[in-house]
Amino acid sequence: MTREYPFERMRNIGVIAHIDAGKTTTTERILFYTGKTYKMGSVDDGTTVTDWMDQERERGITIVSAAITTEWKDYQINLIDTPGHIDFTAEVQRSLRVLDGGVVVFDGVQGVEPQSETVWRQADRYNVPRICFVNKLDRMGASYSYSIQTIREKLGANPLQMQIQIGKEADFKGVIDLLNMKAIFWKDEMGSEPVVEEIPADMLEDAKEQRAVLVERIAELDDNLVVKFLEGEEITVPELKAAIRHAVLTNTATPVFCGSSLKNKGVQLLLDAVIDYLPSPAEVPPVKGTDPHTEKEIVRNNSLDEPLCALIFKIVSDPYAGRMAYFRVYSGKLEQGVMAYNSSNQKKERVGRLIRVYADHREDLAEIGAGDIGAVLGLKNASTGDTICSAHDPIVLERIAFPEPVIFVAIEPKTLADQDKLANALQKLSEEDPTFRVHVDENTGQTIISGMGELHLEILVDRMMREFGVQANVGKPRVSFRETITRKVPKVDYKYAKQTGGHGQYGHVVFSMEPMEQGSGIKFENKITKGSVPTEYFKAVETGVKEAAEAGVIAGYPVTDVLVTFYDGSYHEVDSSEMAFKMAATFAFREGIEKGSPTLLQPIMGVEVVIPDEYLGDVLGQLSSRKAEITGMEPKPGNAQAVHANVPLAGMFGYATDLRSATQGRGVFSMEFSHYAPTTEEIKN
Ligand SMILES: Nc1nc2c(ncn2[C@@H]2O[C@H](COP(=O)(O)OP(=O)(O)OP(=O)(O)O)[C@@H](O)[C@H]2O)c(=O)[nH]1
Repeated sequence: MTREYPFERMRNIGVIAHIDAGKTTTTERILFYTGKTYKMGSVDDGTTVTDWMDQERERGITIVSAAITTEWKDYQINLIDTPGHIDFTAEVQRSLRVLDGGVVVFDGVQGVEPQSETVWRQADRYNVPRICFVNKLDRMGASYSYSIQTIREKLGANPLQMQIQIGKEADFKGVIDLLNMKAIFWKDEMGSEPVVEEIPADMLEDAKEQRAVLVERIAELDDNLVVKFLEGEEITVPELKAAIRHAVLTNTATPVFCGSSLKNKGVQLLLDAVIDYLPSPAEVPPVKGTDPHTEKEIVRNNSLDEPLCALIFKIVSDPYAGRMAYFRVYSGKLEQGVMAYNSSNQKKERVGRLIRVYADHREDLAEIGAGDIGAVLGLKNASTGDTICSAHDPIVLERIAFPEPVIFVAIEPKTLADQDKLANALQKLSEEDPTFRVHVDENTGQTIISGMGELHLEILVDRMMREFGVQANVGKPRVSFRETITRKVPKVDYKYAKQTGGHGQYGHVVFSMEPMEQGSGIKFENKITKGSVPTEYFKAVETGVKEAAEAGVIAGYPVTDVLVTFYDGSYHEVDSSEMAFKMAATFAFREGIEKGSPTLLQPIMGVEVVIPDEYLGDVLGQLSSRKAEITGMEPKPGNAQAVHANVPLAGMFGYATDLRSATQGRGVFSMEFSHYAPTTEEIKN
């Protein structure tokens, strides 16, 4: 049954982590204990609730963030599941944008892993307050204290050790709660209630010492407490909790808890910590946006009395419900049936059904108010990142920035019927996922889809075939190169003049072109001397440049990082036209690129490979044959080594398989886009 919770009893949280740290299992346990799933899901059996897509079940990875509402001790928790695979960092980012707090899960054997660092940095960027959970303490080699050390050293965070683990590895039984000085045991692995007991005598001394350290570190976070501490006064548990809460909200310290989600240990205490330390929507700063008309900044408070402002953070094509847009309301309320204004595309649309998604059912609501998260059916034109607001008080929230795709494949429908299905599938999938792009190659007429990595495209193709029933031939994945110039061309002078009986065609432009910093794209500046070309042709010149930049002169890849300055030209009273100026600009641009010593740029990936020592030689050999530049190595627990390298993306194709066979499946790697670099390599793409 729906219940209205006041702001202070709401939490919008996400479980964020490196792949395989146990996000899905932890999420499942949270849903189990909060009473919304009746049967405990298991990743290994493929029966989890959040991983509802077939591919996710089969591959055991979480691709789509689903927002699920649940309750714990009279609090409403909106749980937003975030993916951990690097190919899907855009998903992580968009989730972080709408969360008020995060539970960061670490694998207790590995501690902080490379992608935990990536996710952590992203959470820093969005100022997401967080608490940590060191999972998998039942595993061989797992260590709560080692993991805390890596949180301090690798993430530069200020971790607070809140517990002591009781028993190690297979013998892990429970924890000591250092704030309350109690031992908490889980007597079985079946999800039973925790049992609170006195601290075992042989651990009492250690617990006292650790508590003293914890209290001192908490006191240091708060001016009043530090005085009390120095004067030797007792600091109460509520005072300590308040100080931790404040530290979490200001990101000055992070409490770290531990357990084993798989063995059902520690999760209830983690849920208590979510309530104790993570913010309610009322405690996060008001959202900022701009007035679409005046471009002035607008601040909206988290209040039902302010005008509506909501952000669409996810579009899902649900096989039953159709197009579902997940949104977060920042102010006011979204009501069923009203006309809402999408300030991002300036369209008005009727709000269809409003839905709250629970683990095992969905519920229709009449309205969803500030601070809350829900889904809406029936918004046909909305896409991820759009702002929904009141037409009388429009506001546009900052768009979610997504990285450029680095890899592409050609896809060809098998029959004419498949062609239509493919078009439909491509449209739906690109609406759901802004890092997935589609275009038609002008030269070959092929449909090209691009994305963030091999796995990303593989999963998309898989979905096209399964969910949309498309039969298609898929080419080999290829790297998305870019082209740029390496030196300045002070003058490119191009006159487009044709005499074809009757009216002629005349357009004349003079440009200078120069290389720009990486990531600048194509910049067009108009510094034309007054009168040499009339203003009515300016737009055509700019369009000509932008269109010409879509395909470079070396191999037809998009041109980037070039500044084009339009500073002279001439026109003809009768013969000039927009068309002629556009043509002149196109030819001038291409000539400029040719004169500017063009070069290809290839995506370089930052790669980390972790392997047992004995495979180091083989793995280094494999990397060097893939043209890797080794940037560092560091020892890892359990006689392992982490190798850091920069590797051209082209060299990383099929790496997962090679690594697996070289290390008998014991090596793991992760990679993320680092930068583009010039390449002289012939494209064997
Ligand atoms: N031993 C042990 N294994 C665990 C624990 N938690 C999760 N696992 C296992 O670790 C693997 C990965 O767990 P998931 O929950 O799928 O991890 P995830 O981080 O959600 O991974 P993705 O969904 O793929 O991003 C599965 O085989 C789990 O059974 C734990 O506490 N102890």
